[in-house]
Amino acid sequence: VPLNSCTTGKLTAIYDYIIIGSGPGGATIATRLALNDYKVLLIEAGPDYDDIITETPVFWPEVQLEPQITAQFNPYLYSKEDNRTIQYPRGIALGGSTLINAMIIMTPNPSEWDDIANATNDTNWSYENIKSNYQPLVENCEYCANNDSDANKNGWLNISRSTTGFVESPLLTKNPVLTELLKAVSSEVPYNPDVDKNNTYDSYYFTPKSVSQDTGHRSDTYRRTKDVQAIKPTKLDVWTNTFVTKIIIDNGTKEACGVEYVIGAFLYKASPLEPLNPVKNDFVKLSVFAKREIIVSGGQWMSPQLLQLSGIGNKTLLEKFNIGVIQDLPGVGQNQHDRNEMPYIVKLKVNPNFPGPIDPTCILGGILNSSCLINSTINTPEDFLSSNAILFSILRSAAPIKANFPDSALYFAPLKFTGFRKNWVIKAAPYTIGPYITVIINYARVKNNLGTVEIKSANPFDTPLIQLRHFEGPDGQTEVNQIIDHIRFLRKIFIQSNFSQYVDFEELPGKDVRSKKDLSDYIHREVWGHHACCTNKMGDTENDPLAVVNSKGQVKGVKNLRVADISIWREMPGYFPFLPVSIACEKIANDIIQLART
Ligand SMILES: Cc1cc2nc3c(=O)[nH]c(=O)nc-3n(C[C@H](O)[C@H](O)[C@H](O)COP(=O)(O)OP(=O)(O)OC[C@H]3O[C@@H](n4cnc5c(N)ncnc54)[C@H](O)[C@@H]3O)c2cc1C
Repeated sequence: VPLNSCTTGKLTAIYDYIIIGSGPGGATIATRLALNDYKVLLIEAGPDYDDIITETPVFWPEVQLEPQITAQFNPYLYSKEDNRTIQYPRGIALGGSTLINAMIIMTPNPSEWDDIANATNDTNWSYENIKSNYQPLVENCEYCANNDSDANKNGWLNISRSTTGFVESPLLTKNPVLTELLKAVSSEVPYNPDVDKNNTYDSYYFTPKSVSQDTGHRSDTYRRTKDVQAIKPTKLDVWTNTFVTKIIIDNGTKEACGVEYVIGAFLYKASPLEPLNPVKNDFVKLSVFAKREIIVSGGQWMSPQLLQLSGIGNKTLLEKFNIGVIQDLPGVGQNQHDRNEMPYIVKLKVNPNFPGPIDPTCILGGILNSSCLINSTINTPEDFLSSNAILFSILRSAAPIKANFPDSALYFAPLKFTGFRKNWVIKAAPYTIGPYITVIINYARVKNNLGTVEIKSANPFDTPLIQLRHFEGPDGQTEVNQIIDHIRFLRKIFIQSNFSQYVDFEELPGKDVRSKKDLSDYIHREVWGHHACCTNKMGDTENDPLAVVNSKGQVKGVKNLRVADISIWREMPGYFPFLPVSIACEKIANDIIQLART
């Protein structure tokens, strides 16, 4: 079959749908379509990797050292001219980034859904309507084999709370250091018993996490895919170690009908094992076709890259690399947002032993010794091994501007964690659980949308040029001021309360970093993010020239092609993306099924 012939290709097609990428975007859609008896091919660049370190929640820092499944990008923190880069991990494996993430789960705010509904004129996005998509995710497990089992109370995304895994065990509530810390916190903000039902006000809470209540293991789209394959073995094919290099689009009809791909492990340059890739200079391009649709779910950088390589994007950029233009869509790779995250770190005078009597070498760069391995095979949700090490969190709105809901989430962890950057796990290893507390300031409501993703060659295995451009745009100074406000708030809790008796010193920003200018410099130096998004913006494709997809994820000007992942968000979703992306993709799966039935 000629590679670009849709007419002949579709005659050979055995699949209804081809989905590229198996994170919360792609796997959610692939599994939903297979459960509805469509024949689905899910293609994933990374391997099928199942191991004790991906299964056991407390090993999440270790997972980011595993080169087989974690790609390391090097985006510019600001612009290319500024030249400062950061090492930025992404999952490249079956399960996407859900296989390596920190498992914090948060619902978006109701008004965020209403904003999408208003911007796209699609009332199915409104909070009232989208709510029904929470159900298959977190409540009724409609695909569970045994209808009587307790497991049916949980949907495919299993959620538990840090209360079960960490803080509320008797040992911890009796811990004097933690008790004093919670006292200092509760004098500032009230306790929120159910943050996923009500995240609209400043409060502290015990963090929900994507960990199964039944097994204490990580819950992710890896396991979701495996479960649905077991139930619908003839409906869901999964090809791992398979890299899609281009979407096949008929030039005349502008209809997407298949993909070109290369088989092989570690083909992409962001993979630390790419230098070992055996087919680098000698690969064979193959093609596979679908009768109905192609769905791109490669995440915030690889999705716009694949569109651009396939002739969809800014015409000038594509022509620079001699790529035939199928659809001039200047919004592809624009509108990039990322959170502004920042560490606040104190060293304590003593090791308060928050997690109880565990072997600290089990985590954070320590050796996975035999006692850890034995323990983690008999995990229970109460077990420390089922924890992501977050003690508790605060939702907070900073001065000077009070948003109508909190702008930031502050995560308290007994670690020395300076952010996802090169070697953080190794550098933190000597200070495993114990004498440090890090508060991760996650400034979530970032409005700055000046970041970009652009191919820098026509080679599909090259990483694109990524400029995050933190703090640029009209709200930049306000964002910095608000983070300063959060740092001063944390000083109140740690240094200006009775808790100060336990503090040895403030390591970051450091006690002498006090003036607005010094704090601002600190923020510009230490900022990082790990939720970059919004690079294929959803919108009113008729009237907004920068909208890439419509409210159903359909790409403007190309038939039978959708994007469904974190890249279609208009602004940063909620405080953490896994749950919002999955809910959104349950909705898009419904759109796809509805169209197929008409
Ligand atoms: C270290 C880390 C910690 C995080 N912690 C949290 C957290 O605690 N809570 C939370 O909610 N979120 C967290 N996140 C973010 C969250 O996991 C991601 O935002 C989310 O997974 C994005 O979903 P996605 O489907 O858009 O993309 P991804 O999950 O990135 O999946 C995309 C997949 O597509 C594949 N792919 C891409 N291009 C191709 C191609 N051409 N051919 C074949 N396959 C391709 C990739 O290999 C990848 O597996 C974290 C992320 C990281 C990296």
